[in-house]
Amino acid sequence: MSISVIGANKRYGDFAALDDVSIDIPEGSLTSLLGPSGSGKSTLLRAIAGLDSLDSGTVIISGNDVSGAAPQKRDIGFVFQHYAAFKHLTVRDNIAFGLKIRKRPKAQIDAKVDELLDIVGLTVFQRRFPSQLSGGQRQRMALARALAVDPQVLLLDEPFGALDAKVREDLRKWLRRLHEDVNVTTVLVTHDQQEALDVSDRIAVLNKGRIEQVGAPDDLYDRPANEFVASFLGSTVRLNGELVRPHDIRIGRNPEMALPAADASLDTGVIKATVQRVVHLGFETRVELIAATTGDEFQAQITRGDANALNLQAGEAIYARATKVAALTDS
Ligand SMILES: Nc1ncnc2c1ncn2[C@@H]1O[C@H](COP(=O)(O)OP(=O)(O)OP(=O)(O)O)[C@@H](O)[C@H]1O
Repeated sequence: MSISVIGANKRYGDFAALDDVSIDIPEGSLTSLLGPSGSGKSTLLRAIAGLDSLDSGTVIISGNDVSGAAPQKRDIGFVFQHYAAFKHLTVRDNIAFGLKIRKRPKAQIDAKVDELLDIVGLTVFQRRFPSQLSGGQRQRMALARALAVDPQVLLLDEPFGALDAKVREDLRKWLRRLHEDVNVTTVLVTHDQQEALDVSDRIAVLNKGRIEQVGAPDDLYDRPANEFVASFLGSTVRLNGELVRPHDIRIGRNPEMALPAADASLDTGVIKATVQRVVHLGFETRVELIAATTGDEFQAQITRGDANALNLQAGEAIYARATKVAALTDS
């Protein structure tokens, strides 16, 4: 079911947590609300859920104006970062909870819970209590519990926020597959650009209570509306005054470094720079540099293979050139 928020405003005293926010979230999409801490992501999600009221504005779910409706009337599933499971109930009973209070027939509840246990991969743990699960397993249980009542909309507020990087990455992939299987309109709040790029069909970038840009991940990455979006979705550096992604910088020991054929027409100029530090990050290597004429610090991201071939040393003088600049679509 689609969601539309129109002209949402929410103030806390003098502070505008949401400043005239409008967004359309298409049916069946997985849309991320991405932005720095305090940008209003949770406030927007909670307004969609009905957990917080708006000062003004409209929330429409599936064509119905639900602006004044209580959360339980909005047909949503909600998962928070710190999910409050019922500690005294087993995994199975936690997932069944919403169905039991809705007094569904036992056979129907059993069948639904079996299906969800399978989807979230917790069948073998169904008799355990929440305290006997890992953090990642507990969040999967939370998602199963939210999905049990077949919500029209699934709202996730940093659901993997408290987990370590590897588990987060696994759960992201898992969420993506889950979304393909279940296909419920999902809104995910995250401050992690990698997470948003990885799982979403669409990303809305928030900043200071406003939406800066909404679009497909590739659109936002390749055609950012402004410098904020460009920098928030991956790092950027300034080279000869242009905004450039570190992986679009070529470096070499001579100024005639060949440009790839596709970029032959692009001439952003070659600059001389000094290697400050070479940091190996697995597949990629970050080369920290200082521009010779301006003293500006910037960095290039190259493959480990290229880094090994170049064998750069700190203090060495090299040449750098941008092969692509970030085109800001609003300017
Ligand atoms: N109940 C409240 N009273 C006063 N200020 C609030 C309240 N709730 C939120 N705010 C403020 O509104 C702003 C937006 O908060 P919100 O939780 O939506 O941000 P966020 O983007 O989700 O950030 P985070 O990633 O840190 O959770 C913040 O500056 C916050 O301090």
